[in-house]
Amino acid sequence: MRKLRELVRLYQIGKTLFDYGLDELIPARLQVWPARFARRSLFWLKNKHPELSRGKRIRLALESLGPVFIKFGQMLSTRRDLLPPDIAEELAMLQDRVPPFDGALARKQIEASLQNRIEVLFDDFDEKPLASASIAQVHTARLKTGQEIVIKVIRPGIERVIDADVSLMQSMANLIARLVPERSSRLRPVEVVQEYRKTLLDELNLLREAANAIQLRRNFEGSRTLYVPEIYPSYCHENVLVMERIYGIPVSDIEALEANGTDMKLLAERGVEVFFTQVFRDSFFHADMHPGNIFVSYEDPHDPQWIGIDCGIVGTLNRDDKRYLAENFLAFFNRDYRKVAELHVESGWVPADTKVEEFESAIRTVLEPIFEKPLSEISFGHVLLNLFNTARRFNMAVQPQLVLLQKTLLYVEGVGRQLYPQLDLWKTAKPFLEDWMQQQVGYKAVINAVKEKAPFWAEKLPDLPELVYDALRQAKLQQRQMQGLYDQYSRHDKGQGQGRFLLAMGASTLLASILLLGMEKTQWAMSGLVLTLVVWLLGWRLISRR
Ligand SMILES: Nc1ncnc2c1ncn2[C@@H]1O[C@H](COP(=O)(O)OP(=O)(O)OP(=O)(O)O)[C@@H](O)[C@H]1O
Repeated sequence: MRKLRELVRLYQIGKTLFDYGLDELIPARLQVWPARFARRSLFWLKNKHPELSRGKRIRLALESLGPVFIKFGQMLSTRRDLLPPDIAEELAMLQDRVPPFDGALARKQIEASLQNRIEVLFDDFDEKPLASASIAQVHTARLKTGQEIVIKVIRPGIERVIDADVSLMQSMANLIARLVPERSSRLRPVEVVQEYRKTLLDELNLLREAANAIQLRRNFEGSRTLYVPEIYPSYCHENVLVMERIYGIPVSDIEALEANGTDMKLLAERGVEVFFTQVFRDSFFHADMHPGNIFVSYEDPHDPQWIGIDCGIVGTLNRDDKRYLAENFLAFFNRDYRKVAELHVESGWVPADTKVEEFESAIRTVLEPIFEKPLSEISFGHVLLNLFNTARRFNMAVQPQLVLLQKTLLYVEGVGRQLYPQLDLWKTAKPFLEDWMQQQVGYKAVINAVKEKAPFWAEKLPDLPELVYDALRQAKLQQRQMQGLYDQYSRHDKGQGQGRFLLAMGASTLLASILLLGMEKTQWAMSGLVLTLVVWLLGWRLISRR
């Protein structure tokens, strides 16, 4: 039965791909004979939209294949290192439009997960969803304390759909990799689908999102720049997330922001500041900054505060990545392409045997025309993208955390410039980065390191004299023990030497006694044998003594 369902779905997928003529996009040299044969045998399926551009055809095909393919396209749209720009741009427009599921089903799902009736847990649960997406749906309610909340519920049965579609995708990726190895070595379909599977499974677990939101909220506790709604962990489950309801102006609603008297310049600058703070101070950044997830508080429009929701996808950077990234940014700013190239080698992002001169020149060729423009017109997300694409030619391994960061930076810039077109990203970011670098490598770094260790030393200091005394006593004791052992060893070694000498002497007297016997000097020979016996006995005693 399952096999039959899979076959039907496979046919549906194939039909959709042919209906949008996606088979025509495969270059002729890569159309291997089994694929050509399969295509010819499905002769009744034709391209029904030849008038549309290739990007549009891909987008429409994915949209009609459902949520798993839509999200896949959205993920691919960020992989501009793999796709031509026209296709990547079209994929970025993929909309996750799905009809809401029944509120009664949501209620059932919540009750099953939290093992209690909704009325016992919450008040005013609204069965009409506030928002609905492919994986989850959001409903409003109140806690028993009166606190307004939203409840995010995973779409019932979505796991099965995801599992089935991703398994088919995986089989297709394996097939492509086997049929066209040359092409697939660059596109790496198997790895791309695997990465996608992981992302989807992560999104299915709302406990993960809850943990991320709690961490982000803690990082910005008391901040004037970013507010993250409170999560109520005792009501959270893999399928259910309960958080404080927020009322904010959606960031895409420029008119409403202006009507509220928002200081747009400050708001845009604060967006950049929030991003750099997350990356460089906390190494933990919200990486799903699409406009549906960002709001601006109605309060204090002259001192505007961002509100962030949906922490399903976050990025993290390790200490080295952060440091190299900051140095890279500063090197860009000074147009020091040599430094950029060297940093890529030092960090291990490109292989150690990369020819720095050639790499520098390739970077210069790509970036110099961009830097001809005034700084306020430069997109640093694009600078990073171009840089990574150049570095890939020099065998830079894909660094998912950097791709995520670059994508987020593009969003931040896009939103920032929409709010305040003259936004000079650099003016905001540079002092921040310089200060951060100072803290990492300058005298401040030393002070910081001392500060970091101070509580440890403060705690240990009172015990220090005792510890020193103990250590010295131990050292002395050990020295004495060592001396004892050494003496024992010397005695033993000396005994061993004497023993070996006596054994050798015994061998000589034995030899002499045999010779004397041959010469018929029996008396002498017998004395020699007795001597041999005595000497060997003495030697054996010395050697076997410990
Ligand atoms: N705490 C909240 N307060 C008010 N509205 C919220 C809150 N959380 C979510 N929403 C509303 O629900 C919508 C969807 O929420 P969220 O982005 O978390 O869900 P999602 O399923 O991950 O959607 P997407 O895939 O589009 O990101 C938001 O755009 C917002 O309108």
